[in-house]
Amino acid sequence: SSLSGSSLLIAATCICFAGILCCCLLHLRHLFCKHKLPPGSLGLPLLGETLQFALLRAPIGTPLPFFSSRMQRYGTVFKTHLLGRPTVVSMDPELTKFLLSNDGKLVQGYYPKVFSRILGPALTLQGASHRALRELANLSVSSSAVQKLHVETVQEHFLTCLESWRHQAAVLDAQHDFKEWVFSYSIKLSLGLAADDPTAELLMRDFFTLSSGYSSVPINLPGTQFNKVLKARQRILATITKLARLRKHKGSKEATDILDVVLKRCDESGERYCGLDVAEWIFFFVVGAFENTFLLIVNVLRFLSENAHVVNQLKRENVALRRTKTHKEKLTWDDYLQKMHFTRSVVRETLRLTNIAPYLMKESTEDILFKGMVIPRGWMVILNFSMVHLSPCYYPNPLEFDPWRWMTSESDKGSNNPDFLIPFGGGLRRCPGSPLATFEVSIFIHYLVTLYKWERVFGKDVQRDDVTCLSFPLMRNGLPLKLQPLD
Ligand code: HEM
Repeated sequence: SSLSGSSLLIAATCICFAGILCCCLLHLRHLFCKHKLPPGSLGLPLLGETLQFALLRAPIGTPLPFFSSRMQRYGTVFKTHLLGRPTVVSMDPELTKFLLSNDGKLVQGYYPKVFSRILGPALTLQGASHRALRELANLSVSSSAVQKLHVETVQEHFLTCLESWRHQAAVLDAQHDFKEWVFSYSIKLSLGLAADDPTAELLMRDFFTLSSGYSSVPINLPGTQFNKVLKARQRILATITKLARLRKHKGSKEATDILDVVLKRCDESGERYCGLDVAEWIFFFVVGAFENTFLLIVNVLRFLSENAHVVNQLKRENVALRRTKTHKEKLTWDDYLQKMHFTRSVVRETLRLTNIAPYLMKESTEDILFKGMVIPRGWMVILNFSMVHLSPCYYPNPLEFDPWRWMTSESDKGSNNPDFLIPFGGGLRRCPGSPLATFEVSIFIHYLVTLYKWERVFGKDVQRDDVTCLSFPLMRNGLPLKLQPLD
């Protein structure tokens, strides 16, 4: 046992030594260069500062301490070492926008192994296949596609969902319901399945298993969380492949969902488009359309439940709009653009404060120079939007939920400049689904405030809905609401 003890000691010393050597080499390359690495610390050998990144918590809608403490110490650009990689973090809007607009030239997407194993090949598309992704998105979720395909169906969907609350218990968990509602719309727009279709229910179960696994340890052994997630992914792909074969067999004249759009572009085998299986394309769109929109709706309601004056203003806008319609008449695209300014400002303000995607991970493909500093080629680059969104330099009283800050006209941007609001990323990979997401959530708000009065129910314990750099902005104990229909 003393032999194995000393071998362990030797191994640990070697690992430490290798780590220290790596750190020295990382620095040495830039010691003689006139541009210096950004300030900051690479932390412990090998581990870097990953533990602080993964564990430091803060309530939703406040700056994450990992970033805010380093911003105070080093400024808006700093170096660190995360998830096994030397890293530069940018909280500087100028640098972040510059790098986003040079995606594919100076930086490229970087995803931890867990993400790429779960989300599959569509996550890292380049060149022609990435252009194909953008084209599919353009046909199915862009602003013109929303006008053509989603104006009526989104309203029918959320009306049916909200009507179902009339027959519910006095107190219900809205977070749970929203997840199912947003998922069922994304499965409808991708695969044309109705919410009560048994296949949609099977897919929902597997997609929910998947979404609980993004922070799992990537060890694929029987019984591990990661193993369950990968199995769910395989079942989902098999189900979508089966649905695609059935659809091909039936044929369809006009494209009404993303499956039709993809099938029309498939190669002769009929199973692949631009190098990817039909199922992988659809899978990626369901995830994109569902996860983030769900988080947005939950957080809209969380903020509304704490800000009665905002709900009152929403009521004024939406009840007035409803009065211009006959019973059950749907809103039009023009109503959305011209008569729902405040509602859209509530969505925008929630996107600013909640930071659903607080940062993006990229990898530098060249040495990048910025204000006398260098981001070396091959480093991970974290583009942090949340620190910009929550900074008093760009937003007065940044921690206040204040949708009125967006009510100024475009020519009078004032100090709440929308140019600094980048919740959907930017450049080549800017989220193509943003028109659909903002439309869905605005429509949901319209029907919610015209149909119900509600109150959030707090349990006995004081709830703190904290998040870390690696977790989603969700309520730990759900979002219990006491409802009262308005008519
Ligand atoms: C609140 C809702 C949403 C947020 C905050 C959001 C955020 C983002 C962000 C930040 C990116 C950029 C990723 C990068 O640069 O690597 C992205 C990409 C993407 N999003 Fe969204 N998203 C939302 C809703 C949607 C919806 C409804 C869809 C519909 C299908 C969608 C589909 C996609 C796709 C396909 C990409 C990949 C784009 C590419 O690689 O070119 N997203 N999203």
